[in-house]
Amino acid sequence: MGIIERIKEIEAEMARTQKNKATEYHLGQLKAKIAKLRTQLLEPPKGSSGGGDGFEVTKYGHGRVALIGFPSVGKSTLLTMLTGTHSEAASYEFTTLTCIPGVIRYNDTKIQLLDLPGIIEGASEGKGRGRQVIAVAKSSDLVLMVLDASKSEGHRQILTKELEAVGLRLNKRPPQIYFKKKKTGGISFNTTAPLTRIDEKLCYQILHEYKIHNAEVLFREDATVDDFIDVIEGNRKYIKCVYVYNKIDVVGIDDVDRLARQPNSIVISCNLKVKFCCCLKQLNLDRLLARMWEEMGLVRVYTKPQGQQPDFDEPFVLSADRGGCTVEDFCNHVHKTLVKDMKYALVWGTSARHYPQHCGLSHRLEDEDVVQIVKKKEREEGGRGRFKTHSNAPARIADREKKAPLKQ
Ligand SMILES: Nc1nc2c(ncn2[C@@H]2O[C@H](COP(=O)(O)OP(=O)(O)OP(=O)(O)O)[C@@H](O)[C@H]2O)c(=O)[nH]1
Ligand SMILES: [K+]
Ligand SMILES: [Mg+2]
Repeated sequence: MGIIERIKEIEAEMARTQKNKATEYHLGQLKAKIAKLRTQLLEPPKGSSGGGDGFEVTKYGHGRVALIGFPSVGKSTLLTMLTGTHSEAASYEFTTLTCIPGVIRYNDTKIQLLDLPGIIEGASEGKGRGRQVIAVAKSSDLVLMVLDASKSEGHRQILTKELEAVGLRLNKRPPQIYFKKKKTGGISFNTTAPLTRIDEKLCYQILHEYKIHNAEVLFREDATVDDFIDVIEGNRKYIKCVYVYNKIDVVGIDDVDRLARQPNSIVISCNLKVKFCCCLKQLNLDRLLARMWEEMGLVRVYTKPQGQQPDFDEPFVLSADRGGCTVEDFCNHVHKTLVKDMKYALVWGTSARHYPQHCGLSHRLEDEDVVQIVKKKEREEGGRGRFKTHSNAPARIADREKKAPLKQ
């Protein structure tokens, strides 16, 4: 029997089993069995190098966003509109057969947007090109799940399940469980929060299923069986996802209103144009861009050479998910020896309590901060007090100050 058939069999057994206190342990064990099989399914077939037939596209820019969805929901139309890169769009399903990259330039940053073939139910088990498509989603910083507003609302659930089946966790944070395998010493089990959804015995059973007999386990929150399995498997990827309901031009206003209120959702139309200032724009694409940028959590940092105005032309772009946002991360971005040479950093912007703030390597920078690195041999900038943003610095810095007043 193949792996997929075995998963199906266990799923059927779980569906047959009534959920109650007596079956809790058995169900937990079955969940662990499925998780193990799914991990096996993800391993490259023996004898292959592990890649080759995927949609490998070189990473570019400050972040990567993947368009995931059923066929013909408008992914390619959206890519063409947002990036200007043409991706064939047509009314028949599976128009797109490979990965098409485009670039969005937004707020002085470059974001790689990837158009992908449509996926269907069963994608995680290899239907269509589902596995390759999901692998690309896994490599991205944000997933835009494109949905057809006129189609079944169940699509959102089906696709989320497909992505979860291969270890993607959308809009979740990693469970607060410390887990470390040991060579000897048995299982040490501790909690710092009351557990209502899993107990010590069930944890032991799951560890037994994984043939783990020595480990340290510490629950820091009221986690579930699935959370515990995720932590043992250790290969989960936690990614943000925005659900994009396209084609709202073909549904009624009540439906639009309902969809727009779903969590993490935005409604758009690539066909319908609305008047925006003096020109016509596709409905809500500007909001989609703003939302996408916000979700990516990019942090633009402008450098200021000593005694000169900051360089507002090209920011260094940091991200909490990719490498971090501290002064140290910033230094590593600029030059590999800078951390060693730095005496302290002068910081202007929303992360600074006063202007300029003297900061060390661990200071967390925020979007649009201005930073001057003072090296060990250099003298400090003359004159303290506020950094003069009214002279020839861009108006948006002043604007930003108005919106986010300085922390006292
Ligand atoms: N009414 C309406 N039609 C749209 C909208 N956006 C795209 N379409 C149409 O939907 C059809 C499918 O668009 P595509 O961009 O090819 O969809 P896709 O998701 O890339 O499809 P596959 O590559 O086959 O998975 C085309 O006929 C588009 O013109 C929209 O906002 N409203
Ligand atoms: K299509
Ligand atoms: Mg397409």
